Amino acid sequence: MGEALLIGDPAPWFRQRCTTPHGDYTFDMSAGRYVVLYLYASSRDPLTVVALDAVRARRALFDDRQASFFGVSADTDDAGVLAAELPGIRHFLDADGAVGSAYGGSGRWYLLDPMLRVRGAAEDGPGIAERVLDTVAGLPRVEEAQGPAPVLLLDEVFEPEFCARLIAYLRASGTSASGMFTADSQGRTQAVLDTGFKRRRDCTITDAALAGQVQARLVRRVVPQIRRAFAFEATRMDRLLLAAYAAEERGAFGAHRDNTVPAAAHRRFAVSINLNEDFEGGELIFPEFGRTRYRPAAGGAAVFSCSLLHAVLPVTRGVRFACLPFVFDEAAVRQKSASVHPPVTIAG
Ligand SMILES: O=C(O)CCC(=O)C(=O)O
Ligand SMILES: [Fe+2]
Repeated sequence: MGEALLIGDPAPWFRQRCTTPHGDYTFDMSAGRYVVLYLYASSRDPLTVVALDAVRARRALFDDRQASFFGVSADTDDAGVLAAELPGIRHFLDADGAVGSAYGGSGRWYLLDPMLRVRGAAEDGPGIAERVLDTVAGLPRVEEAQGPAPVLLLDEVFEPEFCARLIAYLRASGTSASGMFTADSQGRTQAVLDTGFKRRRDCTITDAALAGQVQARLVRRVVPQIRRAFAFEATRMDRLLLAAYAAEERGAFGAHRDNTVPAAAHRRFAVSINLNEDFEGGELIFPEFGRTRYRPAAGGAAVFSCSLLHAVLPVTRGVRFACLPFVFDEAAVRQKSASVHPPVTIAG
């Protein structure tokens, strides 16, 4: 059994069976809100029966925006008994003990902050559930939490005429609905369409001359600033993509990380370059660091680590056009598995 976590420690990430419609849950997706994790031996233990009733009695605390509750059951018999109560209340079925051993065993409560760091920890006992719930009720709103996110903002990466050319290229080439990478049950990467999560139309830049012009601007204007801000030498890029988020479909992209499936694990920094300004909504947010909205001016970039949770808010007027490459380095190339976008050398 691993040791209990202390305040300030990062909570371990895992994927485990869960009472979700999907049947499992990738825990790092719960970031961006407060999380209560309650590890128990069995949902039928008298103390746990009382604790879970107390959670249900105050279920309004757990709306999946401000906070979520996750039980972790060590009892294999709980599989048929427990159900998710959405939003906000879920249970992991920890038959193999993977979660328990990472968190120091059953009979323990943790309160995690939106970065999934331990903010509070307690051994289970009479009255502890109420104490945890009172603490959750008194937490600051996630909107006020933390920040600023470690995002590098650069204006003037693309000139206005170049932005216009890219938008014209997208319009002339046409777009297709943008899918997402997920992992199947064997951990293989697959692309799926899920309009509840991502509503965007994409166009890959296949014109070699135009691709070269995008690259040249990244080399001159983005690579040196990544070196300065993040001490990282970007030598490669992939996904020369132009994207359109349209108000007519409430174009948006739910909270995700960019490097969590094998085909994308080599990606190090996302470069999000806005091509226009005549739209509303469509801002980037980084939920682990509060809800500050990031919106580069036309031609400006937001550069951020592919490990950060981020989302694009719905576009409510007009269309947001963006150019969305990823950059990485030679070490990442060596780790690279089958990416759908061949890498391009951008420096050296
Ligand atoms: O639209 C953006 O700025 C970000 C897009 C994004 O997160 C992605 O394509 O992975
Ligand atoms: Fe992303």
